[in-house]
Amino acid sequence: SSPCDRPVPPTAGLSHDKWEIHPMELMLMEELGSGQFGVVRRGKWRGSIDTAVKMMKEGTMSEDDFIEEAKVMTKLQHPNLVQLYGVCSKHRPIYIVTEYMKHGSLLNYLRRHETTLIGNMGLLLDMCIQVSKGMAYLERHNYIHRDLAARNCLVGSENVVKVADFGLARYVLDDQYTSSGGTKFPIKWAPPEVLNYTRFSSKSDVWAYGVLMWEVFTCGKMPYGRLKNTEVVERVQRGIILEKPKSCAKEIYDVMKKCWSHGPEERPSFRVLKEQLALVAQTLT
Ligand SMILES: CS(=O)(=O)c1ccc(C(=O)Nc2cccc(-c3cn4ccnc4c(Nc4ccc(C(=O)N5CCOCC5)cc4)n3)c2)cc1
Repeated sequence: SSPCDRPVPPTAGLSHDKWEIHPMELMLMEELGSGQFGVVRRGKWRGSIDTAVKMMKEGTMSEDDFIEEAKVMTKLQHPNLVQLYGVCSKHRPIYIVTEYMKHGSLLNYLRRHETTLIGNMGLLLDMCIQVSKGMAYLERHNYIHRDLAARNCLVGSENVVKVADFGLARYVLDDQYTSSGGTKFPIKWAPPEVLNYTRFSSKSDVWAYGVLMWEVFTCGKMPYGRLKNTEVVERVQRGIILEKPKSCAKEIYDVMKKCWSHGPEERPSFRVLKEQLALVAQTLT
């Protein structure tokens, strides 16, 4: 009998978890890059949707916990967040499928386009404002990023900038990355309370956001240059902060400095930051 005259059971489609993507619906394409977590490839989902597919090398993340969290992450939707479309978790390695951003990471984009970007304060400020919008959305949803930095933001067409990999750090198994004493821990983006007590909050994301602003206005320089992690920890605990980037207006550096207030409660929220930067943008451009 043809399907149309068979009654559709009410549970149709519900059993198949909507955050679960069927590998048959994914066509994998060129490699975009790789890291200790595995390989990232471009993909086409259901024939037409451009995606990035992170193929997580086994042993790099606590997969079951992540798959559980993926249900929540797929619900976080904002124009300045890289959308998680779903996961392929019925095979190993698991695939994390997100929207595709064609210009890659913000850090590489800044470094690749330094000559045209360095004098364009309006564009650099707009990139920072876009990130603050994505982060204000996460803050509103009590969602902490834990690894905000220019390397974890992505650039799409028309200079769209989106925050990626929010919350992913919780599932990384490599304790060189997760413990503040580890060689891969993002020390240069961490505030005193994270260095001393690993106390993450939206206000520790705000500190990291200040460092991201410094990365943007230096077009991708490494914060604190070649200083060793131990030297950076010592400076941060003594209240020594990053110097003002040359091509950065005083008003913009004033905002960065507020993000680097020693006490988390002295730092502005992303909601306030977003508004302050919009005001600075009006006066500067
Ligand atoms: C710290 S951790 O949790 O272990 C962790 C570590 C790494 C990652 C991660 O996703 N890394 C990672 C590595 C490579 C590519 C990605 C990556 C992730 N994406 C998500 C959405 N879009 C992308 C994308 N797009 C790219 C990347 C590169 C190019 C490119 O080849 N270009 C050259 C020509 O000019 C244009 C740009 C183009 C698009 N690249 C992500 C995520 C989490």
